[in-house]
Amino acid sequence: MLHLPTVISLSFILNLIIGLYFVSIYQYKKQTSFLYLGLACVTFTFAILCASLRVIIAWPFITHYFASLFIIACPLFLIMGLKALNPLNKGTCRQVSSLLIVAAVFLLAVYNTAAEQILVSLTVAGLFVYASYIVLNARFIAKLQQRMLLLCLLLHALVMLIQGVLLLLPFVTAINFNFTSVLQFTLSVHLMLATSAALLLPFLVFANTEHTLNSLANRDPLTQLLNKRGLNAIANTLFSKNNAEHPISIIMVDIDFFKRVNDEYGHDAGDEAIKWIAQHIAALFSKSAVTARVGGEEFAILLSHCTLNEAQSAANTLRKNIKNKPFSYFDNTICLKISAGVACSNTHTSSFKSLLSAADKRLYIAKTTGRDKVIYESAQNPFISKKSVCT
Ligand SMILES: Nc1nc2c(ncn2[C@@H]2O[C@H](COP(=O)(O)OP(=O)(O)OP(=O)(O)O)[C@@H](O)[C@H]2O)c(=O)[nH]1
Repeated sequence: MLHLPTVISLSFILNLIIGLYFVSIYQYKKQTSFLYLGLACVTFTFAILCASLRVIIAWPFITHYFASLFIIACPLFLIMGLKALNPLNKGTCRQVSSLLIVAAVFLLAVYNTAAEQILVSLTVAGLFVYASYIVLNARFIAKLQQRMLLLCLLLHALVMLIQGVLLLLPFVTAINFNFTSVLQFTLSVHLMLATSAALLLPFLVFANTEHTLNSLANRDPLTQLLNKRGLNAIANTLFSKNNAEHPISIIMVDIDFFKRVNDEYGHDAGDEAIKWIAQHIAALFSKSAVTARVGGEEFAILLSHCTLNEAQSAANTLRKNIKNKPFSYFDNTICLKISAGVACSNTHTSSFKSLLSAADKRLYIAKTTGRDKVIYESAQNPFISKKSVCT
């Protein structure tokens, strides 16, 4: 049998530490999810404290009424904290405070009666089912911890439901059985599950925060394509895993005479034109291609398992798509054109850096020999052979 005082003490200490930890992070991050998750843990310690005082004082208003209120407040704050992790969720604060007020009134009505504990157990069971639903639908990046938290919450709901049913049984049936030891066991399990959930929360929250920061650092905010940093990270991993048998190609794209777009139609029109080109790139290349905006009006498309011929053909399709479909900006029709340089990995270009440099050189040739073309072969002479120019 579990030693209840030990379980109570451990639960109290761990929830208090985690709760204060979250609240202290809120102090400098000002992110409400941290405050609510902290409050969830701290209210649980208040519940433990109030309920434990039953052995030394006979003030049911504190040891029962407040203990019950804190037990209900804990999953409510947890729900608020989980919801606040998604910035699109709004309005939970008012809903939760209304629910707390309703709970406070109801608890007062059943204050110090057997119905109080039954009501608390069933309400908490329902709240944990709802919290599980939020965790299930949240896009946590730490999948293992997400599943563990889900398991904790569902088990918790089940334990509270069993506790509520056991407390209800003597009133609705003729069963005359002493459930004290079973109830003590459910209490221990309740405390351990609440503590396990509290221990999992920091892992989940920080894995998500780190993932968000990483994607912010690796994405271009205007086009949502990768930026140079993001491209380098993925490309270097791709090259380190790739064996020489599989060709990797890169297409470097630059918008022709883009300065004129800015000068004639304004910087906002320029921004929209960059987004429009990025949409063409995203639409033409499958999800397996790595697409990035690597400079002001320069893009890179990295294609694994793609030969030089396949890459130049794709680059040429992109060039024609952009050229043949003018870009509309309010009442203006702007004809955009691109130049591209294509390179493919081989025995001479086995690193991403050298591949990039080869494609860059070809892009330069495209720019200096008339623009609106795709160059995919290097030439000693900048006035390259016709064969390698696709117009
Ligand atoms: N609107 C907008 N303009 C940008 C952005 N980044 C770079 N530019 C502009 O892109 C233009 C690039 O000009 P250039 O490098 O001279 O090249 P270009 O006019 O496209 O000529 P070629 O590349 O030689 O065909 C500059 O005017 C930059 O101000 C951006 O994010 N938004």
